Amino acid sequence: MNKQVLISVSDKTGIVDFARGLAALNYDIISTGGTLRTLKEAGVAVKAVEDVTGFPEMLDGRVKTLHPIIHAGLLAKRDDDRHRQQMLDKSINPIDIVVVNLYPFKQTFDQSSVTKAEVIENIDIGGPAMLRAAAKSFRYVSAVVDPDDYKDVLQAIQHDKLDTPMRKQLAAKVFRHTAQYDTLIAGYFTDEAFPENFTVTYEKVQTLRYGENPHQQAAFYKKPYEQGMSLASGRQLHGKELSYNNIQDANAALEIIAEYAKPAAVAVKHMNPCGIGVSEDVNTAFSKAYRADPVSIFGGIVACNRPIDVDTAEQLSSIFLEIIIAPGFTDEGFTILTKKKNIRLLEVKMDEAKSADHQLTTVKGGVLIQGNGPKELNHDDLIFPTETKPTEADMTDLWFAWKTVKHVKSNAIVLAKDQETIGIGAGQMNRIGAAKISLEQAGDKAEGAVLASDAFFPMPDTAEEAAKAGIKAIIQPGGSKRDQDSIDVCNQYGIAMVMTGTRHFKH
Ligand SMILES: NC(=O)c1ncn([C@@H]2O[C@H](COP(=O)(O)O)[C@@H](O)[C@H]2O)c1NC=O
Repeated sequence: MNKQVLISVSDKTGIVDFARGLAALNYDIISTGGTLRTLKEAGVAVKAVEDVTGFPEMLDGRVKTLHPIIHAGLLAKRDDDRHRQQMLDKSINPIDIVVVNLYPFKQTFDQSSVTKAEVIENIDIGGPAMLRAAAKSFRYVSAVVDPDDYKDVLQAIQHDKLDTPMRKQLAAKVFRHTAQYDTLIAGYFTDEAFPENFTVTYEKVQTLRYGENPHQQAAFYKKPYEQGMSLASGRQLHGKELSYNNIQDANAALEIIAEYAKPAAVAVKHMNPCGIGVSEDVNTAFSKAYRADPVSIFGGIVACNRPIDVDTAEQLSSIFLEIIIAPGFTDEGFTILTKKKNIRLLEVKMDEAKSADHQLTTVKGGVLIQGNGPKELNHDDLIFPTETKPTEADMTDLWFAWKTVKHVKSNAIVLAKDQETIGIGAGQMNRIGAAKISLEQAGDKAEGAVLASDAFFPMPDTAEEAAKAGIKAIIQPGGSKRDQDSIDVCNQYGIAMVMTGTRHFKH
């Protein structure tokens, strides 16, 4: 008796050639409605599932292959006498290969004009049941879920290499696939932020040469069907492969640049911004970001939220950068930058929408999960506790500094003037330390600048240092028991203070 293959696929890519190959290797093909038609039209000899089961497809395709004759054919242990006898008693033939890919649930769900009923109908039941049965029976049955495997499977059969280890690999792929499929369905059924168990699913983009350090292995994964403003959905146009650290830094640059609607440029080093500029055009924005810290930008990453024009490309090409990220490059700009062999150019669609992703941090034996963040603040959320109030121009810089300080590692202080960072104190174990670093970096430029702090002032010392340097306005969350001490200092020196009521720790 010939071996049997059951083929039931939604994505019909490559299926005709695969089926022809299997037929040529003397496999009898059984198939479901649409797949059967495709194969018949291509002249492949094929039998309908209902001719095997004696039971028609019913309920609009909700029941096609869910039948004991199919599932016994997949689940019987071929080396078990009792199983063999039961199969003989019921005249059931074993199925040797299952080729199934599932209803396109996520693709249907992502369509803009789709009804809830259509989404539900695209939850595949019979397909996963067959795949899982075949995968459980990997000692006897091959479960093929990925069209990319058709060629290898055919070759393996031809060379008598479709053995248990290979079937086990195919089975593992099946269980990963059905787990991902169910995770996406569960995500559709509830938007509960913290369910009783938290299942995530990602798809591999690439294996990386190494992780944060050369002795660490690493890979980059993306959300299935990712289309937002992210590295995963961006395109690398030029340069060497991204490293683990490149991806982390580039992602930090993207998170920051998403804050600004006007033309902006951000330079990032070790996941902290070292210079940010906002202006009327990208070229001036980059000049500001560069001037903010011409030392730290060396070997850094630059992201701009406007296409890179020729002038900006000239400026960028005069310094050593690892990566430039932008929504596009003009032809001339691209020509200039690609003269540098090693620079990586990434094209990423820019939008201001903040991602709703959870943030996951592994801890020993578990994971911490948090939502992505507070509401956008507006003027009505602010408190102005000092005698001096900020001017409109001060407010522009205060907002700029506030948006920036959110992305600096805590304890963080940012000084800004004319929408340009002039001093950034990052990752210090005490707030006054971060303030001193930022003020030292700003030097004389601190006179007339604004200061943002990611968390409240536990003491008046930061306000005192700011006053000494000539800072004219401060934005900070407020909420310290000793807020009044800092307010008193500001009143003494005519500094305007703004309280946001929102803290922005970033550890
Ligand atoms: N209900 C069933 O018994 C069943 N058996 C197989 N399917 C799916 O039907 C699809 C193929 O359908 P067709 O050959 O009619 O185009 C495959 O994605 C397969 O996973 C089923 N459909 C959904 O559950």
